[in-house]
Amino acid sequence: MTQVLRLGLPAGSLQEATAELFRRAGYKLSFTSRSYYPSIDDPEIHCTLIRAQEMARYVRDGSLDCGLTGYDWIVENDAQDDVVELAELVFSKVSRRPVRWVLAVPQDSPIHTEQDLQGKRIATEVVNITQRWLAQRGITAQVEFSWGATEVKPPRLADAIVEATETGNSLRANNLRVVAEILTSTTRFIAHPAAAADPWKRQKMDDLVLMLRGAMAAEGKVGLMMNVRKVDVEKVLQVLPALQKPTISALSDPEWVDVMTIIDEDVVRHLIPRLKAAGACGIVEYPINKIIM
Ligand SMILES: Nc1ncnc2c1ncn2[C@@H]1O[C@H](COP(=O)(O)OP(=O)(O)OP(=O)(O)O)[C@@H](O)[C@H]1O
Ligand SMILES: O=P(O)(O)OC[C@H]1O[C@H](OP(=O)(O)OP(=O)(O)O)[C@H](O)[C@@H]1O
Ligand SMILES: [Mg+2]
Repeated sequence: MTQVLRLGLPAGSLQEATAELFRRAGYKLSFTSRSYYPSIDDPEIHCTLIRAQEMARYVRDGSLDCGLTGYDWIVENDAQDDVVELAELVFSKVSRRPVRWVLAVPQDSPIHTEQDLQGKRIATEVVNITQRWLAQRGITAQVEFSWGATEVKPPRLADAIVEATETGNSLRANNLRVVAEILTSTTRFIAHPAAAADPWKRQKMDDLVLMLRGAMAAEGKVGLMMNVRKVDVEKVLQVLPALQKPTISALSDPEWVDVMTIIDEDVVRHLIPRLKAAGACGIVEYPINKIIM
């Protein structure tokens, strides 16, 4: 009997970025409209699209072996102790930065400090996180669940909001000012404890995580290779960024070597002219798909 790993993929803000990451990790993932079962070119993985808010719940009860979701929703569902976190993957909807949940108010609001929230109305999708945060500070306020589009609520429908921000565009567009940061969140790969303890499922998940991490590590990196006369090797190595350990291989001509290294793509245009001036020739820049440490 073929074994199957039941994997939950996050619908919503993380969906596109997750799909793109899987593709770069070497998995062909495709969504068909209205279907919540994306197809993947691995018969041993069965994917289900689930809202990020509910992922921890279905991984916790074992309906899914594993899934990707935000740390925020793991905390909001109080599931930290019931699921096994196999990886932190730092990506959000549009960037490679964490999401910040902030408490925000209109620019001209009288609320300036945490204590000013006493007795106020706060709208948010993360009611539990907000209530816990207020309780830790001894503040009593009315926390109301918001179904979304939370930024429009102040000042008429709420005094303050607790909302996710990534680029800050939504806060700016709605003239909101940040009073406090409540939580930072990144994407996590979580598993049900029984799945994490099952040797076949664990291996399958570890392999998946390895490839996802490898694809993320390669982002923004390129490979460089070049021919260098032995007498120029020291000069060329001095141009390459510190912390790099370039590979130096022999060529058929004993006076020359081949130097290979991986560098940040954004320094390439600065480095290549200097490498050439230091004596490198036949310089080739190539894309990198994965880096496995
Ligand atoms: N720019 C972002 N905005 C909101 N959530 C983000 C963003 N980037 C990453 N996330 C993460 O995505 C998850 C929220 O996705 P989810 O599908 O639950 O809601 P949503 O994106 O708000 O859906 P909807 O499209 O219905 O508003 C959270 O874990 C959050 O941390
Ligand atoms: O700081 P930014 O880059 O602007 O991103 C944050 C915004 O993106 C999300 O909204 P979403 O698209 O999920 O819409 P929603 O309000 O319906 O949840 C989130 O809820 C914020 O509103
Ligand atoms: Mg949203």
